[in-house]
Amino acid sequence: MAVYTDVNEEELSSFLTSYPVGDLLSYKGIAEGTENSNYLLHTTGGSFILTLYEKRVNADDLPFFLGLMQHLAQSGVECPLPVARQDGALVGQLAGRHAALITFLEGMWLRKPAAVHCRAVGAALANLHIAGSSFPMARTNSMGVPEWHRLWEGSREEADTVEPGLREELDREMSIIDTQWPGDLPSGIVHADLFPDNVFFLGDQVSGLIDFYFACNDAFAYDIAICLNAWCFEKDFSFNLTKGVALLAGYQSVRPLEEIEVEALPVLVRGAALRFQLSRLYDWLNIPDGPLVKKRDPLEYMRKLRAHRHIRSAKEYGWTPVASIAAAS
Ligand SMILES: Nc1ncnc2c1ncn2[C@@H]1O[C@H](COP(=O)(O)OP(=O)(O)O)[C@@H](O)[C@H]1O
Ligand SMILES: N[C@@H](CCOP(=O)(O)O)C(=O)O
Repeated sequence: MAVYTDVNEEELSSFLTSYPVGDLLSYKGIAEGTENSNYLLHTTGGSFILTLYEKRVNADDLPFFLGLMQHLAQSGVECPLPVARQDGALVGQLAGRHAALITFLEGMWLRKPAAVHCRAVGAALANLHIAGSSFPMARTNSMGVPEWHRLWEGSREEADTVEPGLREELDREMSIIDTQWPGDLPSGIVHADLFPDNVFFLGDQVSGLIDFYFACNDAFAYDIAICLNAWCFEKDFSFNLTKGVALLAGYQSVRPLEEIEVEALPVLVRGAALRFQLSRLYDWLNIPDGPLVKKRDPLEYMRKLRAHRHIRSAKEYGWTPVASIAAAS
């Protein structure tokens, strides 16, 4: 999705008078995205993205998200810069929503990323983790394990309408995660949603990362686990080891993994698949359809989750010690 909230030209033009961006020339809703309402704006001052924050974004978190983008951009991570209003504020009000303007990023996201892109995204993720270490604010992961339980409670009764047997299967997954989820891993700022649609490329180079609205403090290796799920599966739900090798080598070219992270990787990858399975299933069952609302496949991550059940070690995801990567190159 998404455009959940309509904005008319008059209220938008009036909203823009608080920003140093000139006059509105044109605007249109962006159907891509999931969480918020997004518009592409052209003004006499340039091109911008307008985001209206919807229900899953807590207004109290906006200083964290927008401050993080500013911090990362200033630390050399390519990402949009929030535009400050004339009074210095980064957040305004529009159509009954909190709203922000961010700079438009050139590039496009890849529908079919290859190993070379997986390597680039691995390195970009590690750079983000390192740049985030000097960000002074912190945020608990609102999509962490406790939230998985709430999403499951809100979907469980109807799960079998999506696929017979899903309820029992996900009950089992939830209890496995409850008993095996690791604590005390190296942690810091993570993106927590670095899917292909949140990474722009120009040629084979990453031109920017977007959509920091799940960013939080969590285990770095969990962020890698999200990327292994989102970047390294083929359409037939087979895990592409070449892409896994490339993503992990790209990451380790910037930040080598510690042994404790390597050991935890299989359960983290399985948990990451469960997290997206649960949020998609919840949305499928609970969010009304609309012309600019595109719900995501509620079973794609179930298929990935099933593939993870057969994997026992990080090596099966493509991890190799840094010394052997160096020797091979
Ligand atoms: N800074 C940006 N520059 C260019 N396009 C952007 C930018 N931010 C968002 N977009 C566009 O808007 C879409 C939705 O943005 P996203 O942040 O992923 O929304 P959501 O938070 O609702 O998932 C993206 O897929 C992209 O097409
Ligand atoms: N990436 C998540 C949903 C969040 O969508 P995004 O547009 O904010 O990346 C998923 O695929 O389920």
